[in-house]
Amino acid sequence: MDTILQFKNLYYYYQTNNKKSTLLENVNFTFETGCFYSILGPSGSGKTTALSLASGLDNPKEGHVLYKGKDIRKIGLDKYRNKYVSIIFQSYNLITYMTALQNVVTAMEITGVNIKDKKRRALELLEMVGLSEIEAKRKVLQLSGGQQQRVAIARALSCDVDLLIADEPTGNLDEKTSDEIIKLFKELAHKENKCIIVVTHSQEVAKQSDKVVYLEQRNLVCKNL
Ligand SMILES: Nc1ncnc2c1ncn2[C@@H]1O[C@H](COP(=O)(O)OP(=O)(O)OP(=O)(O)O)[C@@H](O)[C@H]1O
Repeated sequence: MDTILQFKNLYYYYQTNNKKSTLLENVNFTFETGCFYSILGPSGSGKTTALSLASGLDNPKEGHVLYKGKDIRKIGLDKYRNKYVSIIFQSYNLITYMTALQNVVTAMEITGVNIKDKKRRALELLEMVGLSEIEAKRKVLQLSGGQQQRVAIARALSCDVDLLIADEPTGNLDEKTSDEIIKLFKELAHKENKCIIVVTHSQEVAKQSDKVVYLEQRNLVCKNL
């Protein structure tokens, strides 16, 4: 296992009506490849905020986020998001008037993936997450919630990055579909050596992960369930 992402002396706070609220306080945490992490913690404790910092969507107030030892601000947040990290949102953020296939191909075009036959690769990825070619050619809105989440995962994988970050990826899914998605995350970590970081409220998801991380007292702490 190699270190892929590090939080170094990380602080995040915000100010409302002259009152300072601190969500993350001097957090030091290392994420490794080949490992599937779940992050748990009370509502409002700052889990999504921590993911936003890890994925370069926001900046820490103090401290650093390092990707393979390099501060992501030095890499450039746009470049980091484009080339090194994939984010899966609970609300999928798919382009609904396009087919599943078009969504994945479009993502590959935007991120400049160096593959000639993008359509073929997209179909392979969609098949890998359990969508047939017929389903892949359906408009996103004609797919179920679970199928849309699979499209979002295939799209995240199409960029072929080592770091996958997901915010409540199974929040809208039934138990069976959720299990299948989690199984897929485990395979990606263990067989393809990716680092998967998932924020969840689900104990079931946490049980399946390699490392359970709690956000408590403004810090990240590894714990057994
Ligand atoms: N820049 C900011 N300005 C104002 N409020 C903020 C800011 N950043 C975070 N917050 C607030 O801090 C709290 C923590 O947010 P966050 O979404 O990270 O928590 P969470 O642990 O993911 O919660 P949940 O489990 O409910 O999704 C929220 O109430 C949010 O509105």
